[in-house]
Amino acid sequence: MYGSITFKGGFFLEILKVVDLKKHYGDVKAVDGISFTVERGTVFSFLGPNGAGKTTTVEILESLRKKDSGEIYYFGERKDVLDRETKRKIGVCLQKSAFFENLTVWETLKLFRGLYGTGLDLKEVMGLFSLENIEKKMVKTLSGGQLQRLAVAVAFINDPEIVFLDEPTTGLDPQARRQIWDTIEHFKNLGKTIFLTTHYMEEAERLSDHVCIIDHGKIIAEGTPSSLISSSGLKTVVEFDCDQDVNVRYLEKKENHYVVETDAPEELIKDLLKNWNVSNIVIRKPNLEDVFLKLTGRDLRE
Ligand SMILES: Nc1ncnc2c1ncn2[C@@H]1O[C@H](COP(=O)(O)OP(=O)(O)OP(=O)(O)O)[C@@H](O)[C@H]1O
Repeated sequence: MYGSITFKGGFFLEILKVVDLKKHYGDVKAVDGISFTVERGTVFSFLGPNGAGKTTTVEILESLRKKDSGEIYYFGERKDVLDRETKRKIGVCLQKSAFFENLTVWETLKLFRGLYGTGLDLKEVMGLFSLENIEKKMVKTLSGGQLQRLAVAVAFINDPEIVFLDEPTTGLDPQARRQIWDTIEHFKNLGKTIFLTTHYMEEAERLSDHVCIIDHGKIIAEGTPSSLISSSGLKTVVEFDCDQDVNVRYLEKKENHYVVETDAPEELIKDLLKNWNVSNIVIRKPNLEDVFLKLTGRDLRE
């Protein structure tokens, strides 16, 4: 047991605590000494570009990979490797799920629920994940969005305390993505804890209570989305297109598209219009993507 456990109504508030976790592959420091705490009833997100170390971390926490060093605590007890009892309290949706292709959606959920021997009501789960209309469809005939909804539903089927969702909406269309977001929010409102990894800034910003921005195996910033934005010092962001080499300090320039931070947007725009051939000017509030750009000089999607 560790020292600083907080109780509220008999529950551990700290569902998961990680101390100085490391995993190297040869010279690649995939996870390079990260520490964090996940609180009950929150959405905790790992936001970072491809190769940042998100999946490696999550798979260590799920006992699917071995760590090199560090400490892992679940529900206040050291659990570097998960035992059966702790596994029952955890739900997992991996980046790529493998199901039996010839089973139907209903049969698949029934199978997983049966493996646990307990869990959520199947009909309720069908409703929550909008699977009712496809319950008789075989897994091999499902679209990407339907398969992903099934994978997320399976992660919740044992009624776990904490659910790991590794990039659950990658490759989905906006409607399918929003459906998954709604379900995540539903479970959070029921007091469940969600550990989300994503490289979608909008997803992290909308869903998360706490975000860790991770890059090259290290946490480079963490906090609520709004505290990350306010502590970044970013005031206003102006985006525009211009084929010329504009003499301005930018957060990002991709082809002819500029992203610029400023605390004097009016003057900046006046200057742009007067001196440069700019178009498609957008003024907006800063977001987590801008914070990442400012911290690393790179794009989350790179
Ligand atoms: N089994 C492995 N063997 C060698 N290197 C690995 C292995 N798994 C991951 N890596 C490397 O470790 C680093 C972190 O990878 P990881 O998959 O954890 O990142 P990620 O943030 O989840 O990326 P993505 O968003 O693409 O899934 C990368 O440089 C990756 O190439």
